[in-house]
Amino acid sequence: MATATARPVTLLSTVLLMYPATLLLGSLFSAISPTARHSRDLSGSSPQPASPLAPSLATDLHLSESPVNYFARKNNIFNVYFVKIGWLWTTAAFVSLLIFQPLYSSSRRESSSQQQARFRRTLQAILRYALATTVWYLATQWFFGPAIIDRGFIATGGKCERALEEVGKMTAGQRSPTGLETLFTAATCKAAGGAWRGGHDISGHVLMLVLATGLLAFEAVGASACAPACVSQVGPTADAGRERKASDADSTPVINSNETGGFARTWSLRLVWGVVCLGWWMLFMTAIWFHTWLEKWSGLFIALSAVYAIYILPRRIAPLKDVVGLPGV
Ligand SMILES: CCCCCCCC/C=C\CCCCCCCC(=O)SCCNC(=O)CCNC(=O)[C@H](O)C(C)(C)COP(=O)(O)O
Ligand SMILES: Nc1ncnc2c1ncn2[C@@H]1O[C@H](COP(=O)(O)O)[C@@H](OP(=O)(O)O)[C@H]1O
Repeated sequence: MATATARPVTLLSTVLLMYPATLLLGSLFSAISPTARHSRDLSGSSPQPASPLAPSLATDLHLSESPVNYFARKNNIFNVYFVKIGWLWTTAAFVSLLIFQPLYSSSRRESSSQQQARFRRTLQAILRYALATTVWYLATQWFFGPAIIDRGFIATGGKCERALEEVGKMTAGQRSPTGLETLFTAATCKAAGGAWRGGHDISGHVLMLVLATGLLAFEAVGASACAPACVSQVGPTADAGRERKASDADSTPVINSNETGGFARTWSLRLVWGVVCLGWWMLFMTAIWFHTWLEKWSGLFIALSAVYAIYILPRRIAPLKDVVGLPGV
């Protein structure tokens, strides 16, 4: 457990550099790959790799038609069933840590002070998750109306092209079936058949993938660092003397439950690292095929700031650490 506290802040901050490195690598790949260059030559119905100077949004591209690369399609299976419901996967993986990792899961053989410490640790982990969830929610889903990303887009001059038609119809005295207010988010604009164009469209994919993988990686590393100590604490060694005096019949279920616990522990970590790896891969794909540089970097900036505030800042600021805690401590 001391490992996690002693882990140097600079090392952790350096690890976070892998995110900008991924975006750089993706943009570099899109610039030099012949496939990506070929797709740039096609217009309208093809994927357009991210370009530093591209003025239009990836959202305007119809990537499912004549795709050059499977991952350049918006309807690729990983985008539809993984990223588009990415926070659900993140939540499932996080909850599996809470349920199956010895750092959090309760044990019958604990003193009340140990139980209190475990309870506090679990609450702090939930608080860290809730903070990350709040950032994701406010940025991508709802911020007292349209999400921050949508508000930012409109504030920088973006609009739903269909919205202009609606205004035209209304000034011409026609009744409009679509409420104007429904055209002020990217989702409703696209659903109404409009084009979300013109402003700075922070990449929701980059924002969510960086935030989710950062959250899960920090939590998993913390839980793993504690695992051996926690297992021996709650396992047979903790009260070894008392346990070994028990009959064979009594000890068998303990061994079985330890085996089951070990299996669940391993698979919860595999789920978490699976989500992290797929999340990283999809981030890389977004970096290659979608958005302008600036839109990717602004998504990265928001997510990295949140990860830094939740996982690194508390290592420097003791009162903050008392509130949100550190994974594995
Ligand atoms: C032992 C029990 C512990 C329980 C811990 C509970 C902690 C409680 C704390 C807070 C409560 C918050 C509850 C939130 C629950 C969240 C559950 C879900 O995740 S449901 C939402 C599923 N939806 C998604 O995952 C959507 C993800 N997608 C997007 O955000 C966007 O599609 C995009 C940003 C990726 C792209 O945007 P687009 O415009 O291009 O589509
Ligand atoms: N890695 C990826 N794979 C597939 N589609 C992606 C993607 N990254 C971004 N996109 C798509 O590009 C658009 C802009 O993404 P975002 O703003 O969230 O970064 C979204 O289109 P749609 O909104 O039409 O689905 C999204 O689905």
